[in-house]
Amino acid sequence: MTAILQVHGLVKQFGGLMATDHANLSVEQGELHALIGPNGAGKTTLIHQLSGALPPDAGRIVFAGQEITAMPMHQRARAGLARSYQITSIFQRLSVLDNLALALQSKNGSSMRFFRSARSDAPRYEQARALADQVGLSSKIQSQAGALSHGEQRQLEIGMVLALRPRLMLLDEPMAGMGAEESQRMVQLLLTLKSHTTMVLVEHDMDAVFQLADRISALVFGKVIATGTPDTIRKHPDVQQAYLGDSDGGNETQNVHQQGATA
Ligand SMILES: Nc1ncnc2c1ncn2[C@@H]1O[C@H](COP(=O)(O)OP(=O)(O)OP(=O)(O)O)[C@@H](O)[C@H]1O
Repeated sequence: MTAILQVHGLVKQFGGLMATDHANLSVEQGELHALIGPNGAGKTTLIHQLSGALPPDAGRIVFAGQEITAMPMHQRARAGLARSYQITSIFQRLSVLDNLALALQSKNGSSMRFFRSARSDAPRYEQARALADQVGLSSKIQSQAGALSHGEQRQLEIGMVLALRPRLMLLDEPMAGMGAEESQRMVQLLLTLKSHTTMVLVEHDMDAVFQLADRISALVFGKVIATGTPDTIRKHPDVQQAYLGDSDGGNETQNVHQQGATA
C-alpha cells in the first residue's frame, strides 16, 4: 500500500488552545480512514486544514507526492483532494440531473454561464444519469434539489463531488441530522464507493464508523493518539480512556464500548 496523503507535525493554535497538536497521519491509497475523538478533539479543524480552508501554523501536508501545505482550496480540489459540501453547493431550484450536469461541467473547466448549452449536451447528461444512479438517486433525477429529503441532498452532494473524480474525498459528518434509515442508506452508499475512492471520514455515528472504516485514527486534544484497524482501535486502552473521560460524549462513549464488547 502507498500513502496518498501524509500529514507531518501539523499544528493549529487558536489563542492559547492547541486545536491540532503536532498531528501525524498517513492515509493509504484506496482505504476509508475515519477520524474519531471526543467533542472538541480537533477533527473538524484537521479536516479544514486538509481541505485548505484553514492554514496550519506549522507542519506539512503531502498529497499524491506533492507538497500542498500552502495550496489554496480550489487548487487542492483540482489536484483531486475534494471535500463534499465546500467544493460544490447544491442549486436548490435546479433538478438533481441539472445539478450533477453542472458539477461535471465545472470539472471540465466550463463556466456556469454556459449552463444553457449544457442542457443540450447529451453525453454530459448521460454521465449525470450514471452519477445519479451511483448515489442512489436515479428515481429522483427530475426532482428539484430543494425538494429532496435531507439524506437525499447529502447523497446529491456526494454525487457532485464524485463528478470531480476525486482521488481522495473528505467527508465531514455525512450522517449528521439523519435518522436511522437515512444513515443506513448513506453507509450502503459509502460502502459501494469504497472500492474506487479513497476517503477520510469524520463521523460521530460510531456504528457507521466501525462498519465502514479500514483504519481509524483517534484524536484527543489535537493529538493523534492511535491509528489502526477498527479492531485495534476499539480495544485500545488510551482510546477507551479518552471516551470515558468525555462527559459530553454520551452515545459515542457507549458505542465505542459496545463495539469493544462485541469485538
Ligand atoms: N475558529 C476557532 N476559534 C477558536 N477556537 C476554535 C475555533 N475552531 C475550533 N476551535 C476550538 O478548537 C478545538 C477543536 O475544535 P474542533 O471543532 O476541531 O473539534 P471536533 O473534534 O471537530 O469537535 P466536535 O466533535 O464537537 O465537532 C475546540 O476546543 C474548539 O472550541
